[in-house]
Amino acid sequence: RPVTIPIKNRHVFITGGSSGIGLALAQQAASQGARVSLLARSLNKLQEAKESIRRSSGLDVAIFSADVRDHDAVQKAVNDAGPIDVLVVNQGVFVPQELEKQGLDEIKFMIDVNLMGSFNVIKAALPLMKERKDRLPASISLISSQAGQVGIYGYTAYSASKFGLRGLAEALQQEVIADNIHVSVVYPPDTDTPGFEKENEVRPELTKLLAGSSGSMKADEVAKKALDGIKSGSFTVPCNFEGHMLAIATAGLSPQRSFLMAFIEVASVGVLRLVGLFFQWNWYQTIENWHAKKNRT
Ligand SMILES: NC(=O)C1=CN([C@@H]2O[C@H](COP(=O)(O)OP(=O)(O)OC[C@H]3O[C@@H](n4cnc5c(N)ncnc54)[C@H](OP(=O)(O)O)[C@@H]3O)[C@@H](O)[C@H]2O)C=CC1
Ligand SMILES: CCCCCCCCCCCCCCCC(=O)[C@@H](N)CO
Repeated sequence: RPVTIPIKNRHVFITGGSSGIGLALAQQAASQGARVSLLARSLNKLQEAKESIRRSSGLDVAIFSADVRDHDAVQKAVNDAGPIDVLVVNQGVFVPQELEKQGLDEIKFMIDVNLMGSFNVIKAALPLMKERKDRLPASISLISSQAGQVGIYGYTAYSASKFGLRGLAEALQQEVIADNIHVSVVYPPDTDTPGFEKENEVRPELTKLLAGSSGSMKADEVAKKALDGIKSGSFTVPCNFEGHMLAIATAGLSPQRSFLMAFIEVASVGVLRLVGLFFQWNWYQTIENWHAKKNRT
């Protein structure tokens, strides 16, 4: 059934809120009247984020410095921040590299921050969310990636960490629906953020080529799509046209509140599997051509 998650005068807690998509989300939520808290590691970046939100919207946000890999630090930050109505688990790290070349420490780093870190944040926030006084619908939202819907060259650990969020979200939604808590998973394409700039310096060419199939978006555009999806309680939140196709092609048994969308999914899943096969056919052609070119040089 459809639901609306109000954010005006409610507490929106965003991890990774000092940069990129998280910062854009914070700005938009604050300008829509939410009380915003940001959690990240670097206090400097948090203070800069706080200043930039104050400059752009004159609004004050709370900042909490903690590493999501440290459950106790996260628990302390969440307790200091107070009961949360809309939790946005956004933090993420991404170091693209072929598995053969990638160090196990880097693989563990991505799983620890993107997946285990998300468990730490949700575990810390859930008890107080269940006790919230206003009994209005609440939300736990995870920022995944289109690489969390389809594996992409160079993203073995990253995709694994983001695919894990989907299993977490589907199971969690069944566990918290009785508390009027609604789960959303947001799937952005490449997004113009400081993290992405850093990634582009080390990204394998094939990763760039294949991920490029879905184009790229600005952080503000992704944040708007994400916030709209979160407020409408959508379980799956695609961010662009390719993302809508991808969401239907990978719908599996994910929940669907909208009867219209359910109808569209049922009617189009067949042809979208065909489109997906064409994308894969094209991608493997690209991989083959890339190796052939490399062997010639
Ligand atoms: N940019 C892109 O192309 C895409 C990004 N995404 C996803 O969107 C999310 C945000 O990405 P983006 O905005 O690009 O990232 P940025 O690198 O720009 O920002 C990452 C944020 O997460 C925080 N963070 C990183 N590690 C930790 C940690 N261990 N504990 C607490 N906070 C942490 C950072 O602050 P600090 O370093 O100070 O801790 C920063 O605030 C990620 O989950 C990413 O996977 C999905 C698809 C595309
Ligand atoms: C059925 C039809 C299919 C439609 C087309 C599918 C195209 C998918 C391309 C995957 C793009 C992956 C982007 C990863 C962004 C990211 O997360 C990194 N920048 C690190 O954050």
